[in-house]
Formats: sequence, C-alpha cells, structure tokens
Amino acid sequence: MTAMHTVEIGGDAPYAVRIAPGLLDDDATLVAPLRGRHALLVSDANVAPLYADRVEAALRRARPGLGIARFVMPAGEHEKTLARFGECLDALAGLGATRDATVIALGGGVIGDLAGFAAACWMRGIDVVQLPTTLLAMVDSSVGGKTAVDLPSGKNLVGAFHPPRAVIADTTALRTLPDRELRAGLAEVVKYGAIFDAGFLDWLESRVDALLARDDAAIAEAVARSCRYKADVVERDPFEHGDRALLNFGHTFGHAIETEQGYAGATGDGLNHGEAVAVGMVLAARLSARQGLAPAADADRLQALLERFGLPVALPAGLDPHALLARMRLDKKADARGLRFILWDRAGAARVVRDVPDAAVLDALGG
Ligand SMILES: NC(=O)c1ccc[n+]([C@@H]2O[C@H](COP(=O)([O-])OP(=O)(O)OC[C@H]3O[C@@H](n4cnc5c(N)ncnc54)[C@H](O)[C@@H]3O)[C@@H](O)[C@H]2O)c1
Ligand SMILES: O=C(O)C(=O)C[C@@H](O)[C@H](O)[C@H](O)COP(=O)(O)O
Ligand SMILES: [Zn+2]
Repeated sequence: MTAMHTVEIGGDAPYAVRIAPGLLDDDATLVAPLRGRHALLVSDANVAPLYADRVEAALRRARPGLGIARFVMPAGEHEKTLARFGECLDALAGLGATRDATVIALGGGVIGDLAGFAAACWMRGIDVVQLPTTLLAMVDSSVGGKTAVDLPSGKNLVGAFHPPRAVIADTTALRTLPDRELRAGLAEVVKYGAIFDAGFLDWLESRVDALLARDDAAIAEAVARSCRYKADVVERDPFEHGDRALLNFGHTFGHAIETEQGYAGATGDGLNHGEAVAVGMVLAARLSARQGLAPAADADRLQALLERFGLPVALPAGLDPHALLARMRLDKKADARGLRFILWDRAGAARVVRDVPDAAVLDALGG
C-alpha cells in the first residue's frame, strides 16, 4: 500500500498537492476544493475516454446538484493554442459559469496550462483544480501557477500566473501513460537534482530501473520529492523575480527547439517538451563547462543519467543553430540587456548567468 504524500505550497494563495493511488475515484478529495455550482472538466481526446467518466461520477456522487460540462480537445503541444483557449472560454460561457465556478484540468501539462489560463481569464479569474495524469504534470506543470498557451513565434508567450486551488495526483493514472511520456516526465524530475540537489541525482541513479518499471513506491517518492523542490522555490518567488528562474534550466534551448520544430512532438516529427528539456539541459551543462563555470564531468554525468532514462541528449538533425539562437530572443528571461541562461557551477548548483557570448551559445549548438 502506497501512502498519501501531501506537499503544502504556502504564500498568499496556499494549496496542497495530494499524491496517492486512487484519488480520481475519491469523492471527498475531488469535491472538497469546489466552491460554486458549476465545474468545467477540461481534458484531451486521449485522457477523457480513460478517466473523465470516473471523475464526473465521483463529483456527481459527492455533489448531486453540480452543473458539469466538458471541454475535450485534441491532444498535443500543437493544440496549446489561442484558438483552443477561446473554445475553452466558450465552453465556460455555455455552462453559464459564474465567478465561483471551477475549471478542472484533467490531463497532462498541455491541458493544465491551457485550462489554467482559461480559469485565470474567465471573469478575470476563477478557481482551477489540477488533476495531472502525466508524470510531467504531476512533478512540475500542475504546481506553481504558471499557465499559458503557445504562439507560432514562441512557447508559453501568452499566459498568467494563476495558482491552482488544489492539485490531486492519482498515481494509478500513470499506468496508462505511454513509455515515451513517462520518460519525458523523468527529464523534469532529473532537472530538480541538476539545479538543487546532487544527492537527488544519486537517488535517481540508483532507481533508474524501478522508475522505468513504474514501481509504485519509487514513482510516488519521485513525485513527492519533485513537488517539494518546486514548492520551496515557488513559495519564495511565485512570480519569477529571482530563484524561480532556475526551474528554467534547459528550457532556453528546449523551448527554442520545440518552437523551431513547430511543436511537432505529438506527431512524431519533433521532440516533446520533456525530450527538448533533456537536450537543453545537456547543452546548458556543456555551455557551463565551455564557459569555465563547471566541470565537464558533471555534464557527462547528467547526460549519462538522461540516456539511461531513454531520453535524447543531442540536438536533432536539421536544426539551424542561428535559427535557434534567434528563437531564444523571445525567451521570457531575456530583457533589455539581452539573454539570460540558467547554467550551473556543478551538479546541484545552478544559477542565472548573463552576458554569454552568442559565439559560445552557437558553439554549444554545434554551429
Ligand atoms: N506550467 C508549468 O509550470 C509547466 C511545467 C512543465 C511543463 N509545462 C508544459 O506542459 C506541457 C507538457 O506536458 P506533458 O508532458 O504532460 O504533455 P501532454 O499534456 O501533451 O501529455 C502527453 C501525452 O500523454 C497523453 N496522456 C496524458 N495522460 C495520460 C494517461 N494517464 N494515460 C494515457 N495517455 C495520457 C496526452 O493525451 C498526450 O498525448 C508543455 O506544454 C509544457 O510547456 C508547463
Ligand atoms: O514553473 C516554472 O517556473 C518553470 O519554469 C517550470 C518549467 O518546467 C515549465 O516548462 C515552464 O512552463 C516554463 O516556463 P516559461 O516561463 O519559460 O514558459
Ligand atoms: Zn518544463
């Protein structure tokens, strides 16, 4: 029996992340954060057939009078668009959602980000409850309140900080997750060790097989520890004025790759987010070594762990380094003084670095 893990996120709008098997059928846990008469269940075409009926049944059992509607959209990063966001708002209008309504995001990070942004905007802000169903969403995207959609010109360029009212992670949902998506989530798990705690990298290195085999206890502990790392930094810096930017390790490169590939991860013609972040973290570690900040051996160690998790660690063929550098100019960490990268001094110790010469970035990209 795997125990319930609870991670509290403090600050002005506190909430809890609950992690345990079976929570998607737990009437009391699901209904507790709902305040009003309306709930919009947002999901995608892969997840809804697996889990939406169960969630809706649990909500109806617990609160018979609740008005529930569904917005189910096609899956994939290329669907995290302003157009789908608009359709989600139309669904809220169709439901007659009032200011005490709740958006329930049932799915991976694409659904969590888009549904969270719809909640942030509907009537200037209503509650969102995150029910993450991918490992990536459980360890990262459901926590911390970043919501967004993509533009063709860049990832997450339109969004808002809007913390969830609750995060409820049913780890049994991971049993239906494709292997590729499990590995993508492990990239963001590795990120926490890379930026905050080399001891967590030791822990991961000793549990590669258990995690890939979806061992319940190993997965639950990886999720809980990841949420704790994220909670600590998000509590201190909810709007990314400082340390929170460290969570962007690998993302300046990764987002440029995703954008340049047209968000084609789900169609098999590109990397998905976790894969792009894996490549990006290796590039950031190599850039750190080239800049004389960190030992090259630490980059080797990071690369070896990601490879053991079956993740890509090199830039896909056919991407132009100059085009990727141009994409980085719209990175949200850039400002009037130029780009900022998250680099590291050693495994477990990342920091924000300015004034990295373009030539060094191009060199890291192989250009
Ligand atoms: N807001 C944040 O802080 C934050 C953090 C990290 C990533 N993100 C965003 O998250 C997104 C990536 O999220 P993701 O990796 O979860 O991708 P995703 O939402 O596209 O889900 C991956 C795939 O798995 C399917 N799926 C989801 N749960 C399933 C299940 N239990 N069983 C079977 N199939 C399932 C989905 O339908 C999809 O095809 C990106 O858009 C990224 O930018 C946001
Ligand atoms: O929560 C954060 O802060 C993160 O940076 C987590 C990242 O894993 C995530 O991909 C996030 O959406 C990236 O944010 P962005 O501001 O670079 O779009
Ligand atoms: Zn990410």
